[in-house]
Amino acid sequence: MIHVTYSGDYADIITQGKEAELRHIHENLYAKKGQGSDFLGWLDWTSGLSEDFLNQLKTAAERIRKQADVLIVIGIGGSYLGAKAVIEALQPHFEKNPEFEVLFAGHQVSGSYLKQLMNYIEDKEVALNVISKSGTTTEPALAFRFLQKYMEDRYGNEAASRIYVTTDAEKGALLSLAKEKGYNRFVVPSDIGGRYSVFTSVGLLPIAAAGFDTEQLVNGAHAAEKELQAFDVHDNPAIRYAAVRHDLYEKGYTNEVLATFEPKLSFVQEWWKQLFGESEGKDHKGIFPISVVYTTDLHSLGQYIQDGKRNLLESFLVVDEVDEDLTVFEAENDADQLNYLAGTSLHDFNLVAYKGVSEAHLSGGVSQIGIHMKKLDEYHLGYLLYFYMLSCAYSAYLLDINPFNQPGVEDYKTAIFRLLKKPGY
Ligand SMILES: O=P(O)(O)OC[C@H]1O[C@](O)(CO)[C@@H](O)[C@@H]1O
Repeated sequence: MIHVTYSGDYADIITQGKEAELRHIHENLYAKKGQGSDFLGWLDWTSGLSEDFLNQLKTAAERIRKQADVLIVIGIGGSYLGAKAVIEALQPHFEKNPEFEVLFAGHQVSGSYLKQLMNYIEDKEVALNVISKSGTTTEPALAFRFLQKYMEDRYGNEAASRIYVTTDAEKGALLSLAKEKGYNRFVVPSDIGGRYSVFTSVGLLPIAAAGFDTEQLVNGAHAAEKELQAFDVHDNPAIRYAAVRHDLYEKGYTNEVLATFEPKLSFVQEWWKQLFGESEGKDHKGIFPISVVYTTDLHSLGQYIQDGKRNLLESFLVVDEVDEDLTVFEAENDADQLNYLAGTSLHDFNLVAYKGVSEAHLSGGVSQIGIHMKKLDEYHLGYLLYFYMLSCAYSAYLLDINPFNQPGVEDYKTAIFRLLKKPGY
Protein backbone atom coordinates (compact mmCIF):
# COMPACT_ATOMS: atom_id res chain seq x y z
CA MET A 1 0.00 0.00 0.00
CA ILE A 2 2.96 2.25 0.71
CA HIS A 3 5.88 1.82 -1.59
CA VAL A 4 9.35 3.06 -0.57
CA THR A 5 12.12 3.60 -3.11
CA TYR A 6 15.72 4.54 -2.47
CA SER A 7 18.32 6.02 -4.78
CA GLY A 8 21.16 4.00 -3.23
CA ASP A 9 21.81 0.30 -2.81
CA TYR A 10 19.36 -0.83 -0.17
CA ALA A 11 20.57 -4.43 -0.07
CA ASP A 12 23.98 -3.09 0.87
CA ILE A 13 22.64 -1.34 3.96
CA ILE A 14 20.98 -4.48 5.21
CA THR A 15 23.98 -6.74 4.76
CA GLN A 16 26.10 -4.28 6.72
CA GLY A 17 24.80 -5.83 9.94
CA LYS A 18 21.57 -3.87 10.17
CA GLU A 19 19.31 -6.90 9.81
CA ALA A 20 20.14 -8.36 13.24
CA GLU A 21 19.72 -4.97 14.90
CA LEU A 22 16.37 -4.43 13.20
CA ARG A 23 15.19 -7.91 14.21
CA HIS A 24 16.04 -7.15 17.82
CA ILE A 25 14.14 -3.85 17.64
CA HIS A 26 11.19 -5.57 15.96
CA GLU A 27 10.98 -8.30 18.62
CA ASN A 28 11.18 -5.81 21.48
CA LEU A 29 8.66 -3.52 19.85
CA TYR A 30 5.98 -6.20 19.44
CA ALA A 31 6.76 -7.74 22.83
CA LYS A 32 6.31 -4.17 24.15
CA LYS A 33 9.65 -4.34 25.89
CA GLY A 34 11.70 -1.49 24.41
CA GLN A 35 12.40 1.95 25.89
CA GLY A 36 9.22 3.85 26.59
CA SER A 37 7.09 0.73 26.08
CA ASP A 38 4.43 2.13 28.44
CA PHE A 39 3.49 4.37 25.51
CA LEU A 40 3.01 1.69 22.87
CA GLY A 41 -0.79 1.74 23.10
CA TRP A 42 -0.99 3.04 19.50
CA LEU A 43 0.78 -0.04 18.08
CA ASP A 44 -2.33 -2.27 18.13
CA TRP A 45 -4.90 0.41 18.97
CA THR A 46 -6.98 -0.05 15.83
CA SER A 47 -7.25 -3.82 16.45
CA GLY A 48 -8.91 -3.10 19.77
CA LEU A 49 -11.32 -0.46 18.47
CA SER A 50 -14.92 -1.41 19.10
CA GLU A 51 -17.87 -0.49 16.96
CA ASP A 52 -19.39 1.06 20.08
CA PHE A 53 -16.48 3.46 20.42
CA LEU A 54 -16.66 4.54 16.79
CA ASN A 55 -20.44 4.93 17.01
CA GLN A 56 -20.12 7.03 20.15
CA LEU A 57 -17.76 9.37 18.31
CA LYS A 58 -20.04 9.48 15.29
CA THR A 59 -23.02 10.34 17.47
CA ALA A 60 -21.09 13.13 19.19
CA ALA A 61 -19.94 14.44 15.79
CA GLU A 62 -23.53 14.43 14.49
CA ARG A 63 -24.67 16.25 17.61
CA ILE A 64 -21.95 18.88 17.14
CA ARG A 65 -23.00 19.40 13.52
CA LYS A 66 -26.61 19.81 14.60
CA GLN A 67 -25.91 22.31 17.35
CA ALA A 68 -23.19 24.35 15.63
CA ASP A 69 -22.00 25.91 12.37
CA VAL A 70 -18.45 26.06 13.67
CA LEU A 71 -16.44 23.66 15.81
CA ILE A 72 -13.37 25.26 17.37
CA VAL A 73 -10.72 22.68 18.16
CA ILE A 74 -8.40 23.93 20.89
CA GLY A 75 -5.08 22.12 21.17
CA ILE A 76 -1.39 22.21 20.28
CA GLY A 77 1.20 19.73 18.97
CA GLY A 78 -0.16 16.20 18.84
CA SER A 79 -3.47 17.45 20.20
CA TYR A 80 -4.29 19.25 16.95
CA LEU A 81 -1.88 18.28 14.18
CA GLY A 82 -3.40 14.86 13.37
CA ALA A 83 -6.91 16.27 12.89
CA LYS A 84 -5.60 19.32 11.04
CA ALA A 85 -3.48 17.11 8.75
CA VAL A 86 -6.37 14.84 7.77
CA ILE A 87 -8.92 17.64 7.38
CA GLU A 88 -6.57 19.78 5.26
CA ALA A 89 -5.68 16.78 3.10
CA LEU A 90 -9.33 15.91 2.40
CA GLN A 91 -11.24 19.16 2.22
CA PRO A 92 -11.50 21.15 -1.00
CA HIS A 93 -9.12 24.05 -1.59
CA PHE A 94 -11.96 26.56 -1.78
CA GLU A 95 -15.54 26.62 -0.52
CA LYS A 96 -14.41 24.48 2.37
CA ASN A 97 -17.88 23.82 3.79
CA PRO A 98 -20.26 26.75 4.01
CA GLU A 99 -22.57 24.86 6.40
CA PHE A 100 -20.04 23.55 8.87
CA GLU A 101 -16.46 24.57 9.57
CA VAL A 102 -13.74 23.22 11.83
CA LEU A 103 -11.40 25.96 13.04
CA PHE A 104 -8.39 25.71 15.32
CA ALA A 105 -7.20 27.71 18.32
CA GLY A 106 -4.70 27.35 21.15
CA HIS A 107 -1.90 26.27 18.78
CA GLN A 108 -0.17 29.65 19.24
CA VAL A 109 -0.59 32.68 21.47
CA SER A 110 -1.95 35.49 19.33
CA GLY A 111 -4.37 38.03 20.77
CA SER A 112 -5.25 39.20 17.29
CA TYR A 113 -6.07 35.64 16.14
CA LEU A 114 -8.35 34.99 19.13
CA LYS A 115 -10.03 38.38 18.89
CA GLN A 116 -10.72 37.96 15.18
CA LEU A 117 -11.91 34.40 15.78
CA MET A 118 -14.42 35.60 18.37
CA ASN A 119 -15.62 38.28 15.95
CA TYR A 120 -15.86 35.74 13.12
CA ILE A 121 -18.11 33.38 15.12
CA GLU A 122 -20.40 36.13 16.41
CA ASP A 123 -23.24 35.33 13.97
CA LYS A 124 -22.59 31.55 13.91
CA GLU A 125 -23.59 28.75 16.24
CA VAL A 126 -20.50 27.44 18.04
CA ALA A 127 -19.18 24.30 19.75
CA LEU A 128 -15.74 23.76 21.31
CA ASN A 129 -13.56 20.67 21.46
CA VAL A 130 -10.69 21.35 23.84
CA ILE A 131 -7.99 18.70 23.62
CA SER A 132 -5.04 18.32 25.98
CA LYS A 133 -3.66 15.03 27.25
CA SER A 134 -1.89 16.62 30.21
CA GLY A 135 -4.69 19.09 30.72
CA THR A 136 -2.12 21.70 31.72
CA THR A 137 -0.53 22.96 28.47
CA THR A 138 -0.44 26.75 28.57
CA GLU A 139 -1.40 27.71 25.00
CA PRO A 140 -4.66 25.70 24.78
CA ALA A 141 -5.47 26.50 28.42
CA LEU A 142 -5.16 30.23 27.67
CA ALA A 143 -7.30 30.01 24.53
CA PHE A 144 -9.88 27.97 26.45
CA ARG A 145 -10.02 30.57 29.22
CA PHE A 146 -11.17 33.17 26.66
CA LEU A 147 -13.42 30.88 24.65
CA GLN A 148 -15.03 29.27 27.68
CA LYS A 149 -16.03 32.73 28.95
CA TYR A 150 -17.25 33.60 25.46
CA MET A 151 -19.45 30.47 25.47
CA GLU A 152 -20.79 31.09 28.97
CA ASP A 153 -21.57 34.74 28.23
CA ARG A 154 -23.28 33.80 25.01
CA TYR A 155 -25.05 30.54 25.86
CA GLY A 156 -25.39 30.65 29.68
CA ASN A 157 -26.32 27.22 31.05
CA GLU A 158 -26.45 25.73 27.57
CA ALA A 159 -22.69 26.30 27.13
CA ALA A 160 -21.78 23.04 28.86
CA SER A 161 -23.62 20.96 26.27
CA ARG A 162 -21.56 22.65 23.52
CA ILE A 163 -18.16 22.02 25.11
CA TYR A 164 -16.39 18.71 24.43
CA VAL A 165 -13.27 17.94 26.43
CA THR A 166 -10.71 15.34 25.34
CA THR A 167 -8.17 14.64 28.07
CA ASP A 168 -6.68 12.01 30.37
CA ALA A 169 -9.20 9.79 32.18
CA GLU A 170 -7.74 10.35 35.59
CA LYS A 171 -5.69 13.51 35.96
CA GLY A 172 -5.13 17.12 34.98
CA ALA A 173 -6.68 20.54 35.53
CA LEU A 174 -8.84 20.17 32.42
CA LEU A 175 -10.39 16.96 33.71
CA SER A 176 -11.30 18.60 37.04
CA LEU A 177 -12.84 21.54 35.19
CA ALA A 178 -14.77 19.23 32.83
CA LYS A 179 -16.16 17.28 35.77
CA GLU A 180 -17.08 20.42 37.70
CA LYS A 181 -18.88 21.99 34.73
CA GLY A 182 -20.43 18.80 33.37
CA TYR A 183 -18.79 19.04 29.91
CA ASN A 184 -18.98 16.15 27.42
CA ARG A 185 -15.88 14.03 27.97
CA PHE A 186 -13.59 11.94 25.74
CA VAL A 187 -10.45 10.14 26.78
CA VAL A 188 -6.84 10.30 25.59
CA PRO A 189 -5.55 6.81 26.46
CA SER A 190 -2.77 7.00 29.06
CA ASP A 191 -0.49 4.73 26.98
CA ILE A 192 -0.67 6.86 23.80
CA GLY A 193 1.32 10.10 23.50
CA GLY A 194 0.00 13.15 21.64
CA ARG A 195 1.92 12.64 18.41
CA TYR A 196 0.70 9.02 18.17
CA SER A 197 -2.93 9.86 19.01
CA VAL A 198 -4.56 10.66 15.66
CA PHE A 199 -6.64 7.44 15.69
CA THR A 200 -8.01 8.08 19.19
CA SER A 201 -10.75 10.58 20.09
CA VAL A 202 -8.08 13.27 19.80
CA GLY A 203 -8.09 13.04 16.01
CA LEU A 204 -11.30 11.15 15.28
CA LEU A 205 -13.82 13.51 16.91
CA PRO A 206 -12.79 16.64 14.95
CA ILE A 207 -12.31 14.61 11.76
CA ALA A 208 -15.79 13.05 12.11
CA ALA A 209 -17.27 16.47 12.89
CA ALA A 210 -15.65 17.81 9.73
CA GLY A 211 -17.70 15.21 7.85
CA PHE A 212 -14.98 12.73 6.88
CA ASP A 213 -15.20 8.97 7.04
CA THR A 214 -13.42 7.97 10.24
CA GLU A 215 -14.23 4.31 9.67
CA GLN A 216 -12.23 4.33 6.43
CA LEU A 217 -9.41 6.24 8.11
CA VAL A 218 -9.25 3.63 10.87
CA ASN A 219 -9.59 0.79 8.31
CA GLY A 220 -6.53 2.14 6.51
CA ALA A 221 -4.57 2.32 9.76
CA HIS A 222 -5.72 -1.17 10.67
CA ALA A 223 -4.58 -2.56 7.31
CA ALA A 224 -1.19 -0.94 7.93
CA GLU A 225 -1.09 -2.36 11.46
CA LYS A 226 -1.59 -5.87 10.05
CA GLU A 227 0.52 -5.63 6.90
CA LEU A 228 3.51 -3.87 8.45
CA GLN A 229 3.80 -6.35 11.32
CA ALA A 230 5.88 -8.82 9.34
CA PHE A 231 9.60 -8.77 9.93
CA ASP A 232 10.80 -8.35 6.38
CA VAL A 233 13.72 -5.99 6.02
CA HIS A 234 13.30 -5.79 2.26
CA ASP A 235 9.54 -5.62 1.75
CA ASN A 236 8.24 -3.97 4.90
CA PRO A 237 8.23 -0.27 3.94
CA ALA A 238 8.21 0.92 7.58
CA ILE A 239 11.43 -0.97 8.27
CA ARG A 240 12.90 0.03 4.93
CA TYR A 241 12.29 3.76 5.42
CA ALA A 242 13.77 3.63 8.94
CA ALA A 243 16.79 1.64 7.77
CA VAL A 244 17.56 3.94 4.84
CA ARG A 245 17.25 7.21 6.78
CA HIS A 246 19.36 5.76 9.59
CA ASP A 247 22.06 4.68 7.17
CA LEU A 248 22.09 8.14 5.61
CA TYR A 249 22.16 9.76 9.06
CA GLU A 250 25.25 7.74 9.90
CA LYS A 251 26.83 9.03 6.69
CA GLY A 252 26.31 12.64 7.78
CA TYR A 253 22.89 13.42 6.26
CA THR A 254 21.48 14.96 9.40
CA ASN A 255 18.54 16.88 7.85
CA GLU A 256 15.59 15.29 6.10
CA VAL A 257 13.60 17.39 3.68
CA LEU A 258 10.12 15.93 3.24
CA ALA A 259 8.96 17.11 -0.17
CA THR A 260 5.56 16.81 -1.77
CA PHE A 261 3.95 18.07 -4.95
CA GLU A 262 0.51 17.94 -3.30
CA PRO A 263 -0.25 21.20 -1.43
CA LYS A 264 -3.05 19.51 0.51
CA LEU A 265 -0.40 17.47 2.32
CA SER A 266 1.28 20.46 3.94
CA PHE A 267 -0.20 19.67 7.36
CA VAL A 268 0.70 16.00 7.01
CA GLN A 269 4.22 17.39 6.72
CA GLU A 270 3.70 19.44 9.91
CA TRP A 271 2.39 16.35 11.69
CA TRP A 272 5.40 14.35 10.42
CA LYS A 273 7.79 17.03 11.69
CA GLN A 274 6.41 16.77 15.21
CA LEU A 275 6.35 12.98 15.03
CA PHE A 276 9.99 12.57 14.02
CA GLY A 277 11.36 15.73 15.64
CA GLU A 278 9.94 15.06 19.11
CA SER A 279 10.54 11.32 18.91
CA GLU A 280 14.16 11.36 17.74
CA GLY A 281 15.69 14.68 18.69
CA LYS A 282 17.29 13.66 21.98
CA ASP A 283 20.73 13.13 23.52
CA HIS A 284 22.18 15.40 20.81
CA LYS A 285 21.09 12.89 18.15
CA GLY A 286 18.42 12.66 15.46
CA ILE A 287 17.63 13.85 11.96
CA PHE A 288 16.22 17.38 11.81
CA PRO A 289 12.90 17.27 9.89
CA ILE A 290 12.18 20.00 7.35
CA SER A 291 9.40 20.22 4.76
CA VAL A 292 8.88 21.73 1.34
CA VAL A 293 5.97 21.87 -1.09
CA TYR A 294 6.98 21.69 -4.74
CA THR A 295 7.02 23.19 -7.16
CA THR A 296 6.44 26.29 -4.96
CA ASP A 297 9.61 25.84 -2.91
CA LEU A 298 11.77 25.05 -5.92
CA HIS A 299 11.61 28.80 -6.38
CA SER A 300 12.85 29.49 -2.86
CA LEU A 301 14.60 26.62 -1.03
CA GLY A 302 15.38 24.71 -4.24
CA GLN A 303 18.65 26.58 -4.63
CA TYR A 304 19.84 25.57 -1.17
CA ILE A 305 18.77 21.96 -1.61
CA GLN A 306 20.59 21.70 -4.94
CA ASP A 307 23.70 23.54 -3.92
CA GLY A 308 23.92 24.42 -0.23
CA LYS A 309 25.55 22.57 2.67
CA ARG A 310 25.59 18.84 1.92
CA ASN A 311 23.89 17.37 4.96
CA LEU A 312 20.46 16.88 3.38
CA LEU A 313 18.51 13.82 2.43
CA GLU A 314 15.24 14.26 0.64
CA SER A 315 12.16 12.08 0.94
CA PHE A 316 9.38 12.60 -1.57
CA LEU A 317 5.82 11.92 -0.49
CA VAL A 318 4.15 11.11 -3.81
CA VAL A 319 0.43 10.63 -4.46
CA ASP A 320 0.24 8.30 -7.46
CA GLU A 321 -3.36 8.90 -8.60
CA VAL A 322 -5.43 12.08 -8.49
CA ASP A 323 -9.22 12.52 -8.63
CA GLU A 324 -9.18 15.86 -10.39
CA ASP A 325 -6.87 17.14 -13.06
CA LEU A 326 -6.52 19.50 -16.02
CA THR A 327 -4.87 18.77 -19.35
CA VAL A 328 -2.87 21.41 -21.19
CA PHE A 329 -4.56 22.37 -24.46
CA GLU A 330 -3.08 23.59 -27.70
CA ALA A 331 -3.20 27.41 -27.98
CA GLU A 332 -3.62 28.95 -31.39
CA ASN A 333 -0.62 31.25 -31.50
CA ASP A 334 1.51 29.55 -28.81
CA ALA A 335 2.45 33.00 -27.49
CA ASP A 336 3.45 31.50 -24.12
CA GLN A 337 5.40 28.75 -25.91
CA LEU A 338 3.69 26.02 -23.94
CA ASN A 339 2.24 24.04 -26.84
CA TYR A 340 4.94 21.45 -26.32
CA LEU A 341 2.94 20.50 -23.21
CA ALA A 342 -0.37 20.04 -25.05
CA GLY A 343 -1.93 16.74 -23.98
CA THR A 344 0.05 16.62 -20.74
CA SER A 345 -2.04 16.78 -17.59
CA LEU A 346 -0.92 18.85 -14.62
CA HIS A 347 -0.57 15.65 -12.61
CA ASP A 348 1.64 14.21 -15.38
CA PHE A 349 3.66 17.41 -15.20
CA ASN A 350 4.19 16.92 -11.46
CA LEU A 351 5.22 13.29 -11.91
CA VAL A 352 7.81 14.36 -14.47
CA ALA A 353 8.86 17.23 -12.20
CA TYR A 354 9.34 14.70 -9.41
CA LYS A 355 11.65 12.66 -11.62
CA GLY A 356 13.55 15.71 -12.81
CA VAL A 357 13.95 17.30 -9.38
CA SER A 358 14.96 14.00 -7.89
CA GLU A 359 17.64 13.47 -10.58
CA ALA A 360 18.94 17.03 -10.23
CA HIS A 361 19.10 16.92 -6.43
CA LEU A 362 20.70 13.49 -6.50
CA SER A 363 23.41 14.75 -8.82
CA GLY A 364 23.84 17.65 -6.37
CA GLY A 365 24.61 15.16 -3.59
CA VAL A 366 21.17 14.84 -1.97
CA SER A 367 20.14 11.20 -1.43
CA GLN A 368 16.58 10.34 -2.34
CA ILE A 369 13.83 8.33 -0.72
CA GLY A 370 10.44 8.01 -2.43
CA ILE A 371 7.31 7.26 -0.43
CA HIS A 372 4.36 6.49 -2.67
CA MET A 373 0.75 6.46 -1.57
CA LYS A 374 -1.93 5.44 -4.05
CA LYS A 375 -4.44 8.24 -3.57
CA LEU A 376 -5.58 10.93 -1.22
CA ASP A 377 -8.57 9.53 0.66
CA GLU A 378 -9.37 8.52 4.23
CA TYR A 379 -8.19 4.94 3.80
CA HIS A 380 -4.82 5.75 2.29
CA LEU A 381 -4.19 8.59 4.73
CA GLY A 382 -4.91 6.25 7.65
CA TYR A 383 -2.42 3.80 6.19
CA LEU A 384 0.20 6.52 5.64
CA LEU A 385 -0.01 7.98 9.15
CA TYR A 386 0.29 4.56 10.78
CA PHE A 387 3.22 3.74 8.48
CA TYR A 388 5.06 6.89 9.62
CA MET A 389 4.36 6.23 13.32
CA LEU A 390 5.67 2.68 13.08
CA SER A 391 8.70 3.65 11.04
CA CYS A 392 9.48 6.43 13.50
CA ALA A 393 9.61 3.92 16.36
CA TYR A 394 12.12 1.75 14.43
CA SER A 395 14.09 4.82 13.47
CA ALA A 396 14.36 6.17 17.05
CA TYR A 397 15.28 2.73 18.39
CA LEU A 398 18.06 2.51 15.78
CA LEU A 399 19.47 5.64 17.47
CA ASP A 400 19.00 3.97 20.86
CA ILE A 401 16.48 6.63 21.80
CA ASN A 402 13.16 6.42 23.60
CA PRO A 403 10.70 7.49 20.87
CA PHE A 404 7.87 8.27 23.25
CA ASN A 405 9.04 10.98 25.64
CA GLN A 406 9.93 14.64 25.08
CA PRO A 407 12.05 15.75 28.04
CA GLY A 408 13.57 18.62 26.04
CA VAL A 409 10.34 20.60 25.81
CA GLU A 410 10.36 21.25 29.57
CA ASP A 411 13.37 23.60 29.51
CA TYR A 412 11.82 26.42 27.53
CA LYS A 413 8.57 26.05 29.46
CA THR A 414 10.43 26.45 32.77
CA ALA A 415 12.24 29.53 31.43
CA ILE A 416 8.96 31.14 30.28
CA PHE A 417 7.19 30.35 33.55
CA ARG A 418 10.09 31.78 35.57
CA LEU A 419 9.97 35.00 33.53
CA LEU A 420 6.19 35.19 33.97
CA LYS A 421 6.59 34.53 37.70
CA LYS A 422 4.31 31.46 37.69
CA PRO A 423 3.97 30.25 41.30
CA GLY A 424 6.51 27.50 41.98
CA TYR A 425 9.02 28.73 39.35
O1 LIG B 1 -1.94 17.35 24.83
P1 LIG B 1 -1.08 18.22 25.64
O2 LIG B 1 -0.72 17.60 26.97
O3 LIG B 1 -1.68 19.59 25.83
O4 LIG B 1 0.30 18.41 24.92
C1 LIG B 1 0.39 19.02 23.66
C2 LIG B 1 1.74 18.85 23.07
O5 LIG B 1 2.71 19.41 23.93
C3 LIG B 1 3.83 18.54 24.05
O6 LIG B 1 3.75 17.89 25.27
C4 LIG B 1 5.11 19.32 23.98
O7 LIG B 1 5.09 20.36 24.89
C5 LIG B 1 3.66 17.57 22.90
O8 LIG B 1 4.34 16.39 23.11
C6 LIG B 1 2.18 17.42 22.87
O9 LIG B 1 1.70 16.86 21.66
